[in-house]
Amino acid sequence: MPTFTAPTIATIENNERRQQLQQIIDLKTKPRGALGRLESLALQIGMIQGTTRPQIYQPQIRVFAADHGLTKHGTSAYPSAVTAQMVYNFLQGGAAINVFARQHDIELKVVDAGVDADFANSPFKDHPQLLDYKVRYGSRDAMSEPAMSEAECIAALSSGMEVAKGLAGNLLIVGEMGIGNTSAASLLLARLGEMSIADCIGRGTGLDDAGLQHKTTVLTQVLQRHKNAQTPLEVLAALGGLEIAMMAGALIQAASERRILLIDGFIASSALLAADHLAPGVAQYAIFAHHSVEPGHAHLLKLLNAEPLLDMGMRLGEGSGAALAYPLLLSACSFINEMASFSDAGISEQNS
Ligand SMILES: O=C(O)c1ccc[n+]([C@@H]2O[C@H](COP(=O)([O-])O)[C@@H](O)[C@H]2O)c1
Ligand SMILES: Cc1cc2nc[nH]c2cc1C
Repeated sequence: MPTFTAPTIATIENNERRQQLQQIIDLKTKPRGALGRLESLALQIGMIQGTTRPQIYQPQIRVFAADHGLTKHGTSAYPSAVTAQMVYNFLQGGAAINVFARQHDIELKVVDAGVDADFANSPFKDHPQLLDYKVRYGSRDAMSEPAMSEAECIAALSSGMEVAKGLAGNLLIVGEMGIGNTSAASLLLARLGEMSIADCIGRGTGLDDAGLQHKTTVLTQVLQRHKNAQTPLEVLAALGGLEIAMMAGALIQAASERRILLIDGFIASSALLAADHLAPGVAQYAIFAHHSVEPGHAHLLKLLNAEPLLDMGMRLGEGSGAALAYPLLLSACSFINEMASFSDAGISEQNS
């Protein structure tokens, strides 16, 4: 039986440091709490990094791409071929994530986790931004068998860990591209979160009402087909996807190295959920960038007790929402390191 042994994840909790950070924040020259969400953000970054002087440097984005066997049942508004086409777009610098990564100077690489296309025989085969970790040409059809065998799932998790191992910088964004992957994310949420599939499902790239109804029927059958998948590894293998498993591995590795995990939308959050089940404690390192329009995301955020930074009405994936939220993390570090305290500035503190 193949097994996956996750590394131990250190706790970020330390009462003394939490109090020190809170006091530094409270003594800055502003009414107490007046920087709102930026204050709890600075505190969390300080706790993750184990310091009262948090800093972010050399942020990295890895976009994991793969196809999904289940799409043959009509679960997406777009054809699977778009996954490979978008990989070419990433490599030519034309996708939303390329634009935002350039804007914020975030290094971007694309990981072939299992796209149904042969990049090795394409003009992009030696592209410096393309990392080849293809496990297979798309996941299996989860209607009739597990989306991945356990060995394939472990291979994807291990490759994800390798991608994130010893990365430059101290912040990781995992993005994804995979036609059909909202289905995998919904299935993972339904099983790991013990929720009704109807609450986990949405239109993804833009299904109409009939499409949404059909997707609900298909996913209900898939859950029934894999009712015996219960351990985190069994669930991820049966219901997940190659890019989601690889993202989970990358998140586990980055958390074990105490990096900030800046989490994008619904699919990235489902990878985090799987990662936290496989390696308890990973979620402590997560900062949730935005609230995706995909309806399951609200439930997933609640399950993870997460308060995302932005609500932009987005549902793109690629890591795009995380790239947009990134400068807020820089501002959180800047204020805690650079703002004057009341005593520095000779300003009177609050009376009581
Ligand atoms: O991240 C999100 O919140 C999100 C929500 C809806 C769709 N997506 C993107 O759309 C694709 C999946 O949608 P679908 O309809 O093909 O399952 C995939 O490439 C994702 O990056 C992403
Ligand atoms: C065009 C397109 C771009 C995407 N980027 C992430 N998911 C996507 C899905 C589609 C369809």
